[in-house]
Amino acid sequence: MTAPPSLFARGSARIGGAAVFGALDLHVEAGRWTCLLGASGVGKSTLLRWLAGTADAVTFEGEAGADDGRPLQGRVALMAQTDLLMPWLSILENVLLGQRLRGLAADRAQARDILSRVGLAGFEARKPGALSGGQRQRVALARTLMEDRPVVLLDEPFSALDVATRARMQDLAARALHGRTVLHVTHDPAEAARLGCRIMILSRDRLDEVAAPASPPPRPPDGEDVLAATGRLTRLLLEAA
Ligand SMILES: Nc1ncnc2c1ncn2[C@@H]1O[C@H](COP(=O)(O)OP(=O)(O)OP(=O)(O)O)[C@@H](O)[C@H]1O
Repeated sequence: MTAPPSLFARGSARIGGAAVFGALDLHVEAGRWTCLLGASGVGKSTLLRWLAGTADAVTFEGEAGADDGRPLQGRVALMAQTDLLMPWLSILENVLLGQRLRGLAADRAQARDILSRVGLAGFEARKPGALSGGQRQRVALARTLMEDRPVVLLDEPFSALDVATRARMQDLAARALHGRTVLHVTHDPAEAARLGCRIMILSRDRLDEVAAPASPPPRPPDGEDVLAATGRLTRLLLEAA
């Protein structure tokens, strides 16, 4: 894996003439996990899509990319809010899709291993339509991990999971993506408190950084610092609403 770069996004976004966000100035540290919270509709997914280069319908004024000056294309994996699984492919083939599209040899053993780590051993031959929402989300996570990119953008990656599975997947992702540049959109203050080295809140006219717990992620969900940060974030989100 090449060295993970830091990221920046400076500017504003409009969709069909309506402002999404204005005068944003975001810096994402290299090799660390940054969580981004904020009210529904404030533009978090739009921001991820700007960085990933996949926001067709959006007009951006400004610049977004990597601070090392090289294009992000080919170095970034985006796990979108919808799972984007191909319904006609098996789960295993969905996880291998990125390698196939790039003309690489499909590493079936690695795909099976990742599927087993997300708790889906035995599901490889099924089609996405035969899975629950939470299972589909874990396939999308497996596909994202399989991409093995230095920059990873996660859009509410654990939102469909039950509490225990969510905690396990948070631990798995934190370990698998350790040392990469991660920007993770979430609505869950407890999740940000467990995982974020840095935590930010996006609102209509500003981006605020909130102190993250000092202990290394993934932090225990009942750690004192995690509980205090969860409370602090919840209060700030209530005040921002
Ligand atoms: N294709 C589109 N056409 C028109 N408006 C859009 C389109 N996509 C997004 N928007 C609008 O852009 C704004 C930002 O959307 P975005 O999905 O980035 O928000 P978000 O903060 O990620 O929200 P959520 O937390 O609900 O996922 C919203 O007001 C949304 O209605």
